[in-house]
Amino acid sequence: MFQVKICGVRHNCDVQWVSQAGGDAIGLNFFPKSVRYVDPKDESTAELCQLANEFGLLRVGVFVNRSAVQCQEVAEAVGLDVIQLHGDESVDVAQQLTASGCRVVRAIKLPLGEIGAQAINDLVSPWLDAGCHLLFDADAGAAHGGSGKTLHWQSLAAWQESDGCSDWTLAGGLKPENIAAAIRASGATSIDTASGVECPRGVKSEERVQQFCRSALAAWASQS
Ligand SMILES: O=C(O)c1ccccc1N[C@@H]1O[C@H](COP(=O)(O)O)[C@@H](O)[C@H]1O
Repeated sequence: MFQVKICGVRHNCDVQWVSQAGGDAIGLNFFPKSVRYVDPKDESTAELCQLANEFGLLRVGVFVNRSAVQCQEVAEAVGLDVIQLHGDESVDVAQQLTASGCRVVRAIKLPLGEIGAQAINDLVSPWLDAGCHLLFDADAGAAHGGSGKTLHWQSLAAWQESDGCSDWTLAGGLKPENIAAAIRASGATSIDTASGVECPRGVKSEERVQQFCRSALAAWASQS
């Protein structure tokens, strides 16, 4: 799907920084309660997508508790490649989207702390059956995402080992200071961050985006 996604971009310079740093995807947040919200009706949102497309970046729209039709309307209006379901959506919503040809990322919100492979399997299997790509995030309660909380990375490595599913994304509290350790401990080959590359909260930092991508790419290179 993607290797490095920087989520919650709001300005043209954010998109430029992701591209320059070696990221390959951006996330646009359509959850109105998020500090990273962008209005799908603003011309500037479609412009962000246009610019990302020119840079060859995958454009992912983050939605919370919207219907399949609402997600598709926004995707068409602003120009998205992928729909990320990050709320309490039913599997039906994902099925409707994948059946109509949309690429869907499903956020699986795991409790903090160690979690067994079977428990992860139970959570993910309906979404895999619906044709979704999995993204693991820490449960952020009513905020739904962007909490900066980290997962028990070794649990994901153990699940991957037992289940054999290798095409998934790690999220939750990833930042320049911990991304190399997170990659090593989890075995993730795809990562996503929002708050970890900001300073102050809600404002992307060029330096932190660069440090994050550099550390991640170096961690993968040292594994191969
Ligand atoms: O970023 C948000 O504000 C947000 C709000 C609601 C749903 C999802 C959101 N973002 C997603 O959450 C993950 C983890 O965020 P963080 O790195 O811990 O800050 C992020 O990668 C987005 O995909």
